[in-house]
Amino acid sequence: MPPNPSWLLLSPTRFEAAFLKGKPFTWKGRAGRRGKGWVWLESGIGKANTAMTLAAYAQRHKVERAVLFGIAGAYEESGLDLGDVALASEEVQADLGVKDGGMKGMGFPTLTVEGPRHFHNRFPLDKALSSDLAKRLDVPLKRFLTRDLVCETPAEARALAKKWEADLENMEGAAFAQACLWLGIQGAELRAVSNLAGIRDKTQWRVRLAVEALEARVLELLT
Ligand SMILES: O=C(O)c1cccc(C(=O)CC[C@H]2O[C@@H](n3cnc4c(=O)[nH]cnc43)[C@H](O)[C@@H]2O)c1
Repeated sequence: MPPNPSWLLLSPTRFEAAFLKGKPFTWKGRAGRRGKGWVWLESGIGKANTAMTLAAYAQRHKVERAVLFGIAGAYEESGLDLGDVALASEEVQADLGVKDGGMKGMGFPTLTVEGPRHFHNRFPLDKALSSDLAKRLDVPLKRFLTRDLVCETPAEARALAKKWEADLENMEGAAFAQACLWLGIQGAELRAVSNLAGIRDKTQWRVRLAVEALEARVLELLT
C-alpha cells in the first residue's frame, strides 16, 4: 500500500461520522468533509442512495479506494457483541431475485465485469484491502447481509442468517460492494454492532458505543 493513500469515506448518516474533523462542504445536497488524505460523504440510508452517491462522486473525482462505515445489527450466531467491529469479506444482496435461490434462481447474474466475472447475490469486497485493514485494525472479517427491510423479530433474523450464512445485517453494503466492483474501486466496509438484528426495542441498542468503536478504527485507518 502506498505511504499516503487517499481515502473516500462514506457513511449512511452524519451521526456515524461526527468524530471526523475536517473542512465541511456540501455536494449534491449531501454533507461532506475534507481532511488530509481523505474525503467523507454522507451517502444516505439504503442501497440506492449509496450506489448513487458513490457513482456520481466517482464520475467527477478519481477514487482508487473507498471505505463504507456505519452501524449494523449482528445476528445471534455471529459471535459479535454490541460495540464489536467487523470488516466485510463479502456482502449478500438478500432481496433481489426469487425467494428460493435469489438471482441464480432467476437464471442470470446481477453484475458482470471484465474477465468476465459474474455476480448474482454475493459481492466480495476488495480482498487485499480488506485483509490489510483487518490486520492493521485487528478486526475480524465477517459476512455481511444487506436488505431494504430490516429484520423485525429474532426469528426472522435467525432464518435470514441461516439462509445466507451471514453474520451481520445492514441496509447499504451490498450496493456499495456492487458499485465498487463495477467502477473498479478498491472497497472495504467497516461496521460496528449497535444492536442485535431483529430487536426493535431501542433501549437495548448501543449506538453511542458502536460509534465510539467506529471512531477508534476509522481514525487509526487514517493515520
Ligand atoms: O426501527 C427499527 O426497527 C430499526 C431496525 C434496524 C435499524 C434501524 C435504524 O434506524 C438504523 C438504520 C441504519 O443503521 C444500520 N443498521 C443498524 N442496525 C441495523 C439492523 O439491525 N438491520 C439493518 N440495518 C441496521 C443500517 O445500515 C442503516 O444505515 C431501525
